[in-house]
Amino acid sequence: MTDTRLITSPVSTAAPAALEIIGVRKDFETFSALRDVHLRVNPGEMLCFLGPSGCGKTTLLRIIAGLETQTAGQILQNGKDVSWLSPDKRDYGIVFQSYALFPNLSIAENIGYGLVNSRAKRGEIKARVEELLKLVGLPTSGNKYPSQLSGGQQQRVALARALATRPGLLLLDEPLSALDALERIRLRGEIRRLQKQVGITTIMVTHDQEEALSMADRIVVMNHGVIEQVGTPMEVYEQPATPFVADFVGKVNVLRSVALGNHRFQVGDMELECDACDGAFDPGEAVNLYLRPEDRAVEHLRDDTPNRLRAKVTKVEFLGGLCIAEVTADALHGQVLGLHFSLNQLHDLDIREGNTIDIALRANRIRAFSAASTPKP
Ligand SMILES: Nc1ncnc2c1ncn2[C@@H]1O[C@H](COP(=O)(O)OP(=O)(O)OP(=O)(O)O)[C@@H](O)[C@H]1O
Repeated sequence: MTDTRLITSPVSTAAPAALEIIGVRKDFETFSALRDVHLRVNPGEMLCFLGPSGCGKTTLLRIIAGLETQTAGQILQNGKDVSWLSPDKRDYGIVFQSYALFPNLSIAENIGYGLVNSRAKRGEIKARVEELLKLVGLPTSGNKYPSQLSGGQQQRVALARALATRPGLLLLDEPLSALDALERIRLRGEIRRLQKQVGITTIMVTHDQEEALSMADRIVVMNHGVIEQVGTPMEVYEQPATPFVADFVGKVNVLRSVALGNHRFQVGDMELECDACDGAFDPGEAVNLYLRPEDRAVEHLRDDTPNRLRAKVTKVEFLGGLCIAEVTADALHGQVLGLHFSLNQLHDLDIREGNTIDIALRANRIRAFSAASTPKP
């Protein structure tokens, strides 16, 4: 198979990159936290570094900020080499997970802090702080203190403070993870709206795939110190470049199979067709087939519909409007599939434990990866 590790969505190389990361490596003594990372960030885009704990996303963000020094490689901002500049000489604003506001300063003073340091005039600072308070939806909170605000409000203030000096780059290090679920959802919408309104190039670190899918223009999926894929949320979800990406972003079923050639795979007693697979598997090769829970058809099935099977429902998990049914079929030799059904479909098709249903696995949605490339759990 071709090496899919560095598959990226096409980006224009005509416009200068807002940020370019070239061959960055980071070693902590004998441990390599980042290995040969290359990335171009386009002006005005929102990029999310997504990956499991320890994959190196925070280290990469800290290197961009100058809070950590790379072992090798370069960082260019708007074409200028900033690799060895101290943090205060770089052009960015940053928001951390913990709000990190000065408790003894008012909200207005917190927001204006960087402007005071830059020796802006008092009138200018006042006007800018008022503008930012409005921008983050806290127009009347300037005289309050951090302890009088909720976590979400404090994070809005941290955001306003990061934007105060009109930096060229906004860095967000897990800015939502200290908030409760509702506030997280509210604030992620607000950050995205604000980012678009200001038009600032933004990089956000998160381990939450839903956050990345809902907020990013492009997602950088990282694992063990390398970039596995860069793409739009839709690309990363629908065309995962590696088994890790398929597994980490969204839910997925994995069926063990043997390649038969010509886009066909033997799973138990069934031959599955897989239109989207590139066919570069040797017949007899062990291949894992990846199928999202929604990639099943239940209506308009004909005798010649590919990948059609009769399955037994072994479990139904009621989750509200969208439910998960676990099904298995003798033909699949006991391999279990978790499939999404709407609540209405559960009722209409009488999908409940012990019943059998006719389904088809969507041939154009199955992804195939050599079993040899699948990460061990
Ligand atoms: N100062 C350090 N000294 C030694 N090892 C470090 C140091 N900082 C980070 N690491 C290691 O580098 C790896 C990457 O860490 P990093 O914090 O970048 O991961 P992450 O993807 O941001 O994970 P998390 O979401 O848990 O913060 C981890 O294995 C971590 O233990």
